[in-house]
Amino acid sequence: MIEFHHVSLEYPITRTLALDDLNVHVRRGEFVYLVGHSGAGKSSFMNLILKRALPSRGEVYFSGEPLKRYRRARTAMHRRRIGMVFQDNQLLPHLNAFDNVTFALRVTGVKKVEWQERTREVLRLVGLEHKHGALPMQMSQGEQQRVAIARAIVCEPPVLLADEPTGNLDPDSSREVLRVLQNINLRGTTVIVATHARDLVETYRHRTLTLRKGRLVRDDPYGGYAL
Ligand SMILES: Nc1ncnc2c1ncn2[C@@H]1O[C@H](COP(=O)(O)OP(=O)(O)OP(=O)(O)O)[C@@H](O)[C@H]1O
Repeated sequence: MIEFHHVSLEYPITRTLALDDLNVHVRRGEFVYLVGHSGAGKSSFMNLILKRALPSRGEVYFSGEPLKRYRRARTAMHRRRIGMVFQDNQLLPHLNAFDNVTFALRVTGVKKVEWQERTREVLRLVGLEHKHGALPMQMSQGEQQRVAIARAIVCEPPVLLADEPTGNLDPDSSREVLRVLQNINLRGTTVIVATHARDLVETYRHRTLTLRKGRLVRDDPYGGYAL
């Protein structure tokens, strides 16, 4: 589904080599961790998938097609088809859980009954059906993060990228978020999680890519934190 072929990324102004000759193939339906110290290149990896950055060398393919061929409208469509979850959940503070999730759907032209039903379904999937009327400030950090995940998957993206999704969470909430991401993966979504959370990577084992100074130093199909 996503293929990096000899990909390097050098940021032009600072001339930082963020990624160095990366060769990776993430297949449809995989669950993959991306681990590495701060500055190893994890966010750069995500940015290349979203075509927020272009490789300085090499090629990124999505479903077999080079991303560089996408023109502007196609790039916008591509980004809409990729769900994103960040460390900071970025919920709208004045909207309740239900409305935070529907916000993205309402502008897509989907019929009202359908977006209501889809929103209920994804809130059920993240275990927060009962919190549909709560504002972000009335929920725990972990619950807010699960609403953010619901929002990211409500348009049924084939790929979900999560950048440090448990960075602000206690161990119990982190495990809950990981379980939710795994359930989403079991429904067929390809999931890529950038994380420092060693205990989670070691507990819930999945293929793990380890980056060090922009190079892929390990690709372990059975997981395990190698730093
Ligand atoms: N927009 C940018 N311009 C210049 N250099 C950048 C830019 N973004 C990142 N870098 C540099 O590229 C390298 C990789 O950064 P990146 O953010 O991809 O790492 P990371 O593994 O996600 O780090 P963290 O875990 O701290 O988020 C770092 O040396 C960083 O300083």
